[in-house]
Amino acid sequence: MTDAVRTEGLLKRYGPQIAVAGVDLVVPAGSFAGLVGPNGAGKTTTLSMITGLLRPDGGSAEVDGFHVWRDPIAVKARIGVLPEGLRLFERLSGRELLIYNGRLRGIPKADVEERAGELLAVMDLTDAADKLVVDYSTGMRKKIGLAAALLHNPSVLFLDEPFEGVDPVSANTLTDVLQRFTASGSTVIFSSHVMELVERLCDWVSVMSAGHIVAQGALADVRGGRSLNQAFLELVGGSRDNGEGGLTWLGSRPRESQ
Ligand SMILES: Nc1ncnc2c1ncn2[C@@H]1O[C@H](COP(=O)(O)OP(=O)(O)OP(=O)(O)O)[C@@H](O)[C@H]1O
Repeated sequence: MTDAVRTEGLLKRYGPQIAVAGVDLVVPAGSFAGLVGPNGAGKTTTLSMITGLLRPDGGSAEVDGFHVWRDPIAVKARIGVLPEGLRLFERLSGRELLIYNGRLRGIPKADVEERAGELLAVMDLTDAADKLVVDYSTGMRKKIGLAAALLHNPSVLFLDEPFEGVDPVSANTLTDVLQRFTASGSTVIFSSHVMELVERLCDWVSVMSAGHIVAQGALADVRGGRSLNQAFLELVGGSRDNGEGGLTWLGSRPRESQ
């Protein structure tokens, strides 16, 4: 079976800094995959290059066997994206936003309306469907963003920190929808810092550190008998100097004068 995502030597520089240093990311089709790594590891930059939002300085990326930069239309037809800091059309209502997105994707109006209604119901947004997006909360924005990314039934869904700022009830809703999506053979790739969540949801994990993939494979192989959190800390060097020698001033108070 074709991999859902395959990159070879993917590279991005920002001036003298190498943000992504030749990444070979592989995600088998049908996976619920987690992309994890410390702040600044290069996760967002990698996802942006794979989804055609940022041009790489080197290497290649394929989605469902289609080259992202040579065949962008085939790739864009197959992917759904919930990017970091998603910008939405704020002056549309949630329902209008979904219908507009669906029409842009070329889905017939009656089908878009039906799908939009179902997605709003599943995301628990029916009561807010006619409210302007500008008035949505952080969690509601994530949910309407995910609904927009699912509307055209993509085969691969990319989510950058989908659970950040989302309350546990909404996180549960998002999780249910994503599990239904992968159960039907589609692929989800999401970046996260929350190891417990990745461990609970994912069957495939790629670990990035300082622009490199430092481990990748089935969850059980990457964990290697440890918790994912422990494996992560060992892989990215979390036990290195934690600055215990500094910060002597922190928490110290001058003695009260006698
Ligand atoms: N537009 C930019 N200009 C300059 N440097 C950038 C730019 N975008 C990202 N970087 C740098 O590239 C590196 C990788 O950033 P990236 O956002 O991909 O990391 P990340 O793994 O997604 O981090 P986080 O978990 O904090 O979101 C960082 O050092 C960051 O400072």
